[in-house]
Amino acid sequence: MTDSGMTGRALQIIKTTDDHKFELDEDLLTQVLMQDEIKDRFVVVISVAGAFRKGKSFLLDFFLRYMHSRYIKHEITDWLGGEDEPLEGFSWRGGSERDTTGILMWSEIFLYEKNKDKLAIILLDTQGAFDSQSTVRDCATVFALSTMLSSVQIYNLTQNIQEDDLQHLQLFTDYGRLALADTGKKPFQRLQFLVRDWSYPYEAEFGAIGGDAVLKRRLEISDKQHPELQSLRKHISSCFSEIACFLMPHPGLEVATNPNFDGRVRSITPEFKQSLRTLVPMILAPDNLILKEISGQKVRAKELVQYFKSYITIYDENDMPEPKSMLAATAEANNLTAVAEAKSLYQHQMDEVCGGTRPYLSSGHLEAEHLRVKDKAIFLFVSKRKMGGEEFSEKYREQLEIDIEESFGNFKSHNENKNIFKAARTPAVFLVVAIAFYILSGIFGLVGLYTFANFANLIIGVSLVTLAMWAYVRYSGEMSEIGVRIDELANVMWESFMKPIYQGCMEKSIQHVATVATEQALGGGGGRSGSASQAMNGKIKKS
Ligand SMILES: Nc1nc2c(ncn2[C@@H]2O[C@H](COP(=O)(O)OP(=O)(O)OP(=O)(O)O)[C@@H](O)[C@H]2O)c(=O)[nH]1
Ligand SMILES: [Mg+2]
Repeated sequence: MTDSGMTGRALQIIKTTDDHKFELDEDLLTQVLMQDEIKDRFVVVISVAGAFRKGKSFLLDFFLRYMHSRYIKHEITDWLGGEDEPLEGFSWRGGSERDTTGILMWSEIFLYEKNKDKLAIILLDTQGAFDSQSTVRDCATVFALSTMLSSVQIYNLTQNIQEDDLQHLQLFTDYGRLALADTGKKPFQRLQFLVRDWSYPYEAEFGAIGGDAVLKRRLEISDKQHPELQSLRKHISSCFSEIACFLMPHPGLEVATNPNFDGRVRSITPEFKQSLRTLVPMILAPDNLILKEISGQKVRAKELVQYFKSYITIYDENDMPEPKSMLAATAEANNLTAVAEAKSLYQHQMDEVCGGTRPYLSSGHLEAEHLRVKDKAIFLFVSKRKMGGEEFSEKYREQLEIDIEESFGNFKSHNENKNIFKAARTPAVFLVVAIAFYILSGIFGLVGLYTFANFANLIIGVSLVTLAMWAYVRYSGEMSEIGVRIDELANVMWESFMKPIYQGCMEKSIQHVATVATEQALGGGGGRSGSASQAMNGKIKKS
């Protein structure tokens, strides 16, 4: 039995919590990577990622068999294992429900010395993407984390490399790239596409050569392609320093459909076994090991602990954008365009009503225009075709209303500024002061109170100088700070002296007009008290 010496186990170093967060088990990770004979070694990290239920963990268990034979027993003639030996290691199983969650690390770290570099080889198994319990963000995070932390990321696919596989790869790697500082270099190392159950060996043979032919066709960029397809391809190529592809045959119906299949090699088709014999050493043989590098620097095991910690905190922070499903992203884009169009309609039509070149409007009139144009804008938003449905666009509609009200606020204050009487308040206040004191000065002069008269003259002078200063500021646009102070002073004088006096006078005169009007209405006869009592009783008494 090849794996009788298998002593390791899968360690869940990254856990998912119920509220879709990721937690790093730092103690576990430190226990493994900080061991004396490991911590100073450079690491090689092999990870397998992709959609759920596609045989990732199953494949990794063959990786483990090879690792044991090659790096522990140093005997690789029969690494694939006995015919009837059950496949063990990372947990794998049949069925349609997801199995692996979070990110798992094999507890045994395999050691090797290559060109005087002491190496530690680490295997990672990851949670499958697109199961029904994970959000897009969960899938993107697992994929991004494992890509950032590995030197070889195996992207496990079935049957073919489809455009949506590439789109997801783009989304996930971009989510990874976001978390990294931009060094101008390609952020990730080797990407190994692995196509399982490839059924067209007559088009492209199984293995690396056929794989690279298919990959080349899929990643080809031509001028005839739509820019969207071109940019996707450029993005993928710009993220990985090396990209390869391997086509695997189907492992046989026993593997795919028998619920009691325990992984024994006997039940696996010869082609699949043959492909394993090529694939596994292609990735794990000493000559093919790729050291993990971050920004061009080889990474030691003890540093990897630190990288795990800092990457997971980045994804925990709230300033990371939320990767969205295609529908949600499209619907959001649709709604945002509709909001922008509606806002610009409002802005444009209000500009016509009360823009910079238009005269002052009464506030009632302005309000009416605002309501009319706002209705139009909201109608435009509602009638635009948008993906995502009513409920989804409701919050954008609310935001639109808030934005419109805000820009109405601007229009209103702009309009107020155009009110000539408001603008004329400052000169009016100082003129009134000057005139009032001119009269006072005359009166004081007449009665011989010359000290008071001179004082009044002084105030006239100050008022006129202030007025001239204000006019200069307004005209030249310079020393606006002084202009603001003068306006403030005028406002204070208006609010605390003139307005109360003015309002007092207005009230008096209104009262006067009112009493005169009542008296006239009652015919004026019989004296004031008499007519009042008559009015109160509601009938006319005979006197
Ligand atoms: N068709 C097919 N089935 C396979 C292949 N390899 C493994 N399987 C079967 O696929 C099923 C799932 O295997 P796992 O290794 O648990 O799959 P997984 O991708 O790790 O699944 P999750 O952990 O849920 O993401 C098992 O029944 C395997 O026997 C393959 O190459 N082709
Ligand atoms: Mg699994």
